Amino acid sequence: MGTVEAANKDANGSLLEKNPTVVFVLGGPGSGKGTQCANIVKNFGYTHLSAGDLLRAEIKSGSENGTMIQNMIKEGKIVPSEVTIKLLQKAMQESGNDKFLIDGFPRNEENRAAFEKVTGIEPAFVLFFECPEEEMERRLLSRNQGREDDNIETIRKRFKVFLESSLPVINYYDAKGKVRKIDAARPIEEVFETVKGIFGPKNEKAD
Ligand SMILES: Nc1ncnc2c1ncn2[C@@H]1O[C@H](COP(=O)(O)OP(=O)(O)OP(=O)(O)O)[C@@H](O)[C@H]1O
Ligand SMILES: Nc1ccn([C@@H]2O[C@H](COP(=O)(O)O)[C@@H](O)[C@H]2O)c(=O)n1
Repeated sequence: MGTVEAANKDANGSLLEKNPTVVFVLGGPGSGKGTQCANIVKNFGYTHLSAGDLLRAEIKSGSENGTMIQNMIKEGKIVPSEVTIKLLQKAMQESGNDKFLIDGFPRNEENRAAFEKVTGIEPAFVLFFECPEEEMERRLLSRNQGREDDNIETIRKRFKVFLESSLPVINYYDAKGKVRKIDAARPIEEVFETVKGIFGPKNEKAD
């Protein structure tokens, strides 16, 4: 076994020993996944890992994959699973936690199957933030965080990728009874009330 594969197996071995709880957080671009994850972290002690944030950090780090990732993000395309899964595994390992919100992943069937194969982890459940496109478009165009993909041309491409590649993943988990669908078109606090109901009072952090 090569050094990289061995390191990967080691990282995963110690991750699995912790029997981690993983919740996938899915929904269209701008449906409010990141916003709600921040609230869940405060209340329920999860570590929030956004696949998009990890990929953007990888570009900034000057990694050899940086240019490829940047081009994919500009086009709203999905980065090869191998790259994203390595970043997720490393972040999980380094967090020291055993409860993870994995936001924006799996984005397609390849992401889903590869994550299960490489990590051996199945999600406890999947949060699905459902929101009409017009509302998501409005939110993304006023997000103002300087993201290269928050322009109307890329936003439309991201919507298409969501419908064609990400919805089938949600349907896959739905057939297994794992999807918790949330109406995300309401104000942030109202959406969070529903989210709280899903995680349940017994999981709430003491202050
Ligand atoms: N329920 C809401 N009502 C109105 N605005 C919201 C709501 N939730 C989030 N927002 C705003 O919409 C924008 C997008 O939210 P957020 O970044 O959480 O979405 P996201 O699903 O993580 O997006 P992406 O997939 O593009 O990273 C942000 O500016 C956020 O403040
Ligand atoms: N599993 C993923 C997640 C994201 N990407 C790329 O990053 C872009 C931004 O993602 P956000 O979740 O932050 O909106 C996304 O459009 C993809 O280009 C990915 O490839 N794989």
